[in-house]
Amino acid sequence: MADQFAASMASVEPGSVPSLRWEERPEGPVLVLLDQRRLPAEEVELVCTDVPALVDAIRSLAVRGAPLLGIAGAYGVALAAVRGFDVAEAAELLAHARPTAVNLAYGMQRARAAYEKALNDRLGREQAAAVTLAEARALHREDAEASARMAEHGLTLLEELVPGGGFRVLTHCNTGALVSGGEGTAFAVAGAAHRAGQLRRLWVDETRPLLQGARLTAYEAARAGMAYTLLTDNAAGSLFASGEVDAVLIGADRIAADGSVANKVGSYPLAVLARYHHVPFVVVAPVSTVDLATPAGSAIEVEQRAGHEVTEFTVVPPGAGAEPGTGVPVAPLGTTAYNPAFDVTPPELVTAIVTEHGVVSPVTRAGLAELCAGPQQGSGSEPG
Ligand SMILES: CSC[C@H]1O[C@H](OP(=O)(O)O)[C@H](O)[C@@H]1O
Repeated sequence: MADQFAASMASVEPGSVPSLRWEERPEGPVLVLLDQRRLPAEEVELVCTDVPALVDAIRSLAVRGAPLLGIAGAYGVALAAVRGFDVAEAAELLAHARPTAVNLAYGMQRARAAYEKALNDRLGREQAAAVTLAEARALHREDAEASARMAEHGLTLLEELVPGGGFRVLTHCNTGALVSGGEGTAFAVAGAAHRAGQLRRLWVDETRPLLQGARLTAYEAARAGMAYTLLTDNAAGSLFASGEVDAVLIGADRIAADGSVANKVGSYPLAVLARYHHVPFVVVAPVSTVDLATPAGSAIEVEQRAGHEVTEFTVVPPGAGAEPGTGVPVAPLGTTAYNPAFDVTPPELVTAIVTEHGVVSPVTRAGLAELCAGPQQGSGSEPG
């Protein structure tokens, strides 16, 4: 068992997911998370030895972003299996940590199914745990491969949509390596354009209230050497009106079967602005974010978060998403706040959805289902 477990540990280089890694320690395996609430001021690591600690990290957005939540969900089940915790209980805790990003439930369920199949195949619990960890690692690698494919397909699409290159791209929230096994989703497309000398400007929405854009996308764009400019969410309208945006690139947390896209709040207004100003609005997400079991956008559960994230500034340490009262009040005490974490963009406002299997445009129910079934012919994607 030990050598099999060690072998499963060796399959992915440590640190290949900068924001999350599995680590073997004398006291047993742990999940090491880069605390995204503390970025960009501090690179602080959180060590999770059990699933409740991981659930707390997910709920407080110490670890966040749809694809990474899927990876975390899978490793969380593996952590429970290897440490001998109740796997079914751990899976349920993870499934209910955050409701909107389908990837979390997908990753958790994939690992849980691997564990339960191993037990049904009469493997011992230790061997079943090793199989579960191997499944989490496989999901982790697949996400990295998907990220590379999305970057390729997304860059090709941009070249078609914006002839002449020199793209001025507006993005919202954070969709880079911090949320992925690879370079991310929408940000990975911007990175590919940058490396090809085609990214003239990356416009970065600050993304209130937790400022994923100002804190995390700016952090990643700076590290990549991109020409980027931060703007308040409210300034996006005048930027479109000035003709300074060639395309919008955003991620997704759940894509319903009709092509409706749930993404960070503020995405829907960008889609309306893009339509009004005849600018392509492109969603970049792995097929693991498409949820064909959710028929339409109206059926997507949108996470409602605590009002103090709006009424207090909490982005300085102890970090975004901190407990109520630990931030700097900006509204009178007792102020109630409307704080949906996401909004839903209808398919008719989406120019294209880019996945590792290829691109669907226009976005239709049939086109999306076909894309989920496997790589488009000539899309260059490996079998998913
Ligand atoms: C490409 S997944 C990143 C996705 O997740 C973000 O939400 P959160 O920061 O609350 O996890 C946002 O919707 C991004 O588009």
